[in-house]
Amino acid sequence: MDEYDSGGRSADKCPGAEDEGSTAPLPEKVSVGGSPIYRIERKLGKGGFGQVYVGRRIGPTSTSERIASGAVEVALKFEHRSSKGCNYGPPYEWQVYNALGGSHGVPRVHYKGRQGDYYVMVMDMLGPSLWDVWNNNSHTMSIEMVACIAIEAISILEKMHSRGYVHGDVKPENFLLGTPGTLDEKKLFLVDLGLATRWRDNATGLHVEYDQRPDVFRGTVRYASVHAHLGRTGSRRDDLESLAYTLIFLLRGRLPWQGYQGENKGFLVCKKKMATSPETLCCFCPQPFRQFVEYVVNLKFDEEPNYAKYISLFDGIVGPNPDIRPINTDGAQKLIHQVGHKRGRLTMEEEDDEQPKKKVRMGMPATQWISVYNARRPMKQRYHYNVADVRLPQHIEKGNEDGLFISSVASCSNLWALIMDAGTGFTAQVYELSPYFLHKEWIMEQWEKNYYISAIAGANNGSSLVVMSKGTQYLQQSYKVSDSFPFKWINKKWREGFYVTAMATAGSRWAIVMSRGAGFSDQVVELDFLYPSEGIHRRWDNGYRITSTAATWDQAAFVLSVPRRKPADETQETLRTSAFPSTHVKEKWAKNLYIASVCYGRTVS
Ligand SMILES: Nc1ncnc2c1ncn2[C@@H]1O[C@H](COP(=O)(O)OP(=O)(O)OP(=O)(O)O)[C@@H](O)[C@H]1O
Repeated sequence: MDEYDSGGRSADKCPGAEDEGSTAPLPEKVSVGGSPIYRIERKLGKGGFGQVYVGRRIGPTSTSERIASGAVEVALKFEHRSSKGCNYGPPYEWQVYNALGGSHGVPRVHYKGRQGDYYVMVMDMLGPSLWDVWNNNSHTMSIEMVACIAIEAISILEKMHSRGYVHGDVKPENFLLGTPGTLDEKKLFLVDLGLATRWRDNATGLHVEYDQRPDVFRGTVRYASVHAHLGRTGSRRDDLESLAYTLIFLLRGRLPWQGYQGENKGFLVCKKKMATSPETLCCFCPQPFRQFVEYVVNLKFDEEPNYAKYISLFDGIVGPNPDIRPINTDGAQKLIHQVGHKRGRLTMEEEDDEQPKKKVRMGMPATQWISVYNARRPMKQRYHYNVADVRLPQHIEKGNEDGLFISSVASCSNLWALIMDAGTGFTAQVYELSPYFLHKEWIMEQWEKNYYISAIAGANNGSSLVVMSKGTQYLQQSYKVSDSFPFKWINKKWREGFYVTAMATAGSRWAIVMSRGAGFSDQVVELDFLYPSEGIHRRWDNGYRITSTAATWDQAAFVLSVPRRKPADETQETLRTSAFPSTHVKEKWAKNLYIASVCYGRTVS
């Protein structure tokens, strides 16, 4: 991986080594926040943050105990005070339990407090997790059992969502049954609220804003939603997608993306999820599971899931008598009842919201031209496509003679596309076609002469076309070539005042050019396996416009920026076409829309 800079370094500060989670011994006895004294017994489980033990009450009894939990056995969740989750005081999870504890499907927390080096939460003791049940039953689970889990889990998520939270880590290990031998043994609970976030702002009641940070991943790779892999802000749809994967896992014993290893695992898993159609994923599962997957993977960021409808999908599997079901479905019954009630009072008009929706994930990749057009004052623009290496000079020379400079370049099947126009503001331009991606020495030489990279493209055969210009507004420039989309580097450069000003791909490699003085006040990246129209529309609404595009065989990246100086006409349009959009371009010109960026790559559409 190469990274080069046109000069002027900024210090790369590395934070000191992470604090290793301390191995301080647990206390033998615990009493926190006015709780009775508990003796610590066997371990129940260990997660990423905490450790959970059985606590046995050994008295003395206090009044508060009688009010809260009279239980002899409780679950004690310990988190060391130096652990990651406790940087700012008590674990974040405590807050979430304050809001959700004891509501449908969430265990009750009776006491919490610090003892010595540990934060301790005293909660209802529960039984085995769904993973345990599956594991102890020869890696199988009956269809009826999984359907009941589906029904009840959807109702638990509905309740959690109705309180403004998304769970953020839905998986078999986080669903627990009640303690065996008690009344709760068939009851389902969802634990581990450490990754929960709000989808609805508490103060305003509005849905949180959409964002994408491709370097941020929270959750569990196997069950995470594709959106979570891509670093999008969590919303209700993500819990449901993870639930769908959880159900299919319990039913089939395996998910198609298991088994990837190594540094690139998250990317490969995400790609496989994206490419697996609901039919393929559910080929051995009864129909309702496939329908559920189809609904949830097509949910929009802020769309309200139709929980009652999803629950009713499983009606046919579970049988009419709730009393003899392997899992208690009381919560779901209540939900259906409420919705039925509400419906009864409404007109029939919303009865069928089954509008044929455009499916966003079909697992059908297509190689396409993606072209972006901006409104501009009338100007001369010219395009050339299917240009072989040897013919490049003649087109460029002719353009220069006519007062045009290259504004963008792209490549398809080792042939070049070239956009030249009179609107670049450049005063001089040089270019080089090289067999390298990218040719460092030549670029450095031009930097010395105050040329800056203004456009780049890479071909599948690894060659590149780099265009460098004078008269740009750039003050300093830096580029990086990388085997995967280098979001971390971009992020670091953003903090140093650089913005992405050009991008290209060659095969699966990326080259990103970032500049100081780019004239932007903000910038974001939309990265996806398909044309990310939802994200782009949200960004457009917030004043961002696409300023760079590039795509590999399986991913498309769009850089969107807010210009410091607003253009008079902010119109921007995009097109995806299988052939170079020659006739479309002319139609756009007639409307004073000019190509601002173009790339060719495979995206799922
Ligand atoms: N109330 C409980 N009763 C019984 N067992 C529990 C209880 N809470 C947690 N456990 C067990 O402890 C394990 C870890 O708990 P939890 O998921 O809350 O911890 P975590 O450290 O936040 O885990 P993660 O790695 O999933 O973030 C659970 O998978 C479960 O087996």
